[in-house]
Amino acid sequence: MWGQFVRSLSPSLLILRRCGKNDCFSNGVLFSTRATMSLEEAKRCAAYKAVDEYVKDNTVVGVGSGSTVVYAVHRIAERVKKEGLKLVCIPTSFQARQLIIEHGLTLGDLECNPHLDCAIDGADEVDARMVLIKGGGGCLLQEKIVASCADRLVVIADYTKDSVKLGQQYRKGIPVEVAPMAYVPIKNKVESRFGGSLKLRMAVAKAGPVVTDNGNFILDWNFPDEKEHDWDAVNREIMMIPGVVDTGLFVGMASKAYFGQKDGTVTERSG
Ligand SMILES: O=C[C@H](O)[C@H](O)[C@H](O)COP(=O)(O)O
Repeated sequence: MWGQFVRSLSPSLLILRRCGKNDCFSNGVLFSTRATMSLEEAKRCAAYKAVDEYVKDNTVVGVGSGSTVVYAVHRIAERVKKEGLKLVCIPTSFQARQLIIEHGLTLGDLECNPHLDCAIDGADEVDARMVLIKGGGGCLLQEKIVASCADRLVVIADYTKDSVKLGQQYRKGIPVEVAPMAYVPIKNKVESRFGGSLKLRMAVAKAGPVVTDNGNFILDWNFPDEKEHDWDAVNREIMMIPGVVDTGLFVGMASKAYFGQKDGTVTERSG
């Protein structure tokens, strides 16, 4: 009877049975190092701290995208339940919308809530001047729109995102969201103006390119990192190219960043 039951389990569940106390199983992938656990713990600590500092009763909160934001939504939901906070949550992606709904939070939109008290979001990298690279998970346009409507953008991240210079740790480049028909001319124009190379981001579980929540493509710009860049000027110039929808460069937007550390502490930076 037991043998029949075990044989009926999926292979992934059988792997789960073999996981040790320091292992973690996510989306069919087994992570079994202490390092992975401490990275997740670092994300959680940063997210909890940001929510506890910035989420107040009767406010409108922007909910960012990515793996770190999942912890922020858990904490928001916990506080709503315990403290009876009245919040409206504005999503920045399909993922964020689902998280808000799954946690029973009040879902809003910019049509009804054009002004936000704060937006809490992750980042792929944060430099010493609080310039961010975002869009590693394909979400950047809605994140930038929502952040631009908020009194403050609060970044939550683990220690691997904390850099002096962009490109120091995040090696996948700066995402640029583009209208599909224009991806080749945009690639050529950015390469000849700024150097480096732009690569069309390809999907993993689908043939062809990644298509964003807004129906666009993403070019990842592997920029030349030997020179100093004026990111504000670079961003403005790229934005002027017809067909560019937005970039993953967030300049002068974030007012606070929380970085979870390996030891469970959280460091802060203000913009
Ligand atoms: O496209 C994704 C978003 O910009 C994320 O906020 C960013 O990639 C950071 O995500 P994570 O918290 O998973 O590192």
